[in-house]
Amino acid sequence: MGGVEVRATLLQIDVDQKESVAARRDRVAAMVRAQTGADLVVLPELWTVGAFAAEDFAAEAEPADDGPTAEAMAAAARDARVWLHAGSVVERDPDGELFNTSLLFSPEGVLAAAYRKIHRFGFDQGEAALMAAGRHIVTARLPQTVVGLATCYDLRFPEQFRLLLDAGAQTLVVPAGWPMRRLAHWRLLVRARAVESQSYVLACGTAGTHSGVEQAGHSLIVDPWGEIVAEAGPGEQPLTADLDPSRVEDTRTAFPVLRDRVLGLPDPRP
Ligand SMILES: O=C(O)CCC(=O)C(=O)O
Repeated sequence: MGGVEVRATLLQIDVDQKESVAARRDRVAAMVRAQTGADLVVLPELWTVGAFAAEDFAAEAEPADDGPTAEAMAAAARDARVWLHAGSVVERDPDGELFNTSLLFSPEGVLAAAYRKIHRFGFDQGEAALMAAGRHIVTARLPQTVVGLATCYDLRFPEQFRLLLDAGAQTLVVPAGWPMRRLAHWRLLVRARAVESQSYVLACGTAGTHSGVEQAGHSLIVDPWGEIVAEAGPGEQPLTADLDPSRVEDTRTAFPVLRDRVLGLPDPRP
């Protein structure tokens, strides 16, 4: 028998530098407000400034809890009465350090969780040069499911997802700004994280081209068996699916690979 469903809507936003950050923030807030009836709304990584617009990170950096994006998203979540994973912002902390920080708001507009991206992309350039690394695994309990937070490049590091699993995650929420050039990796890695974690994965990317990097779009909702429930095209669009949280435990019980994990593998040294 199915559990209480979660209506999830991913908003795949077109990030175009011809539109100002303030205008995009207003436009996205209106889109979130229109999502009444959803349980959980998800936005992409750095949809305000653009994940590859490193030259603008410092100018657009803001506090995670009461910056312009946090305030606009808290109000939009409250007005729509939805849980809102507001994607990520360039956070400037009180010491002046920058982080790529994802924000989760409750339907009351309260900041319920903040996750600082652990694996920074850029191989010593861009984000990897300008931002500090997060150090904490973050999960949050929603009424119907426990969400585990990760961001874009984190998808390439399965050890982080094992830690999320051990922290109780059942639905993995991954905002991204993934390039079109590596679309095949995106589709493969999102499904791999779902299969190995036996969890739902909600992976929300951006559309359009910014800073010369064409974005993949193709946001994905994948079930705990690794099947694609819904997939976006390359352009701006919402992507909605109804998740059945009981499928997570059902999958883990029916095909109990997680029970067979060997924790503390033998020491390989002779
Ligand atoms: O790993 C990749 O190919 C893309 C990662 C990325 O674009 C990011 O983390 O912002």
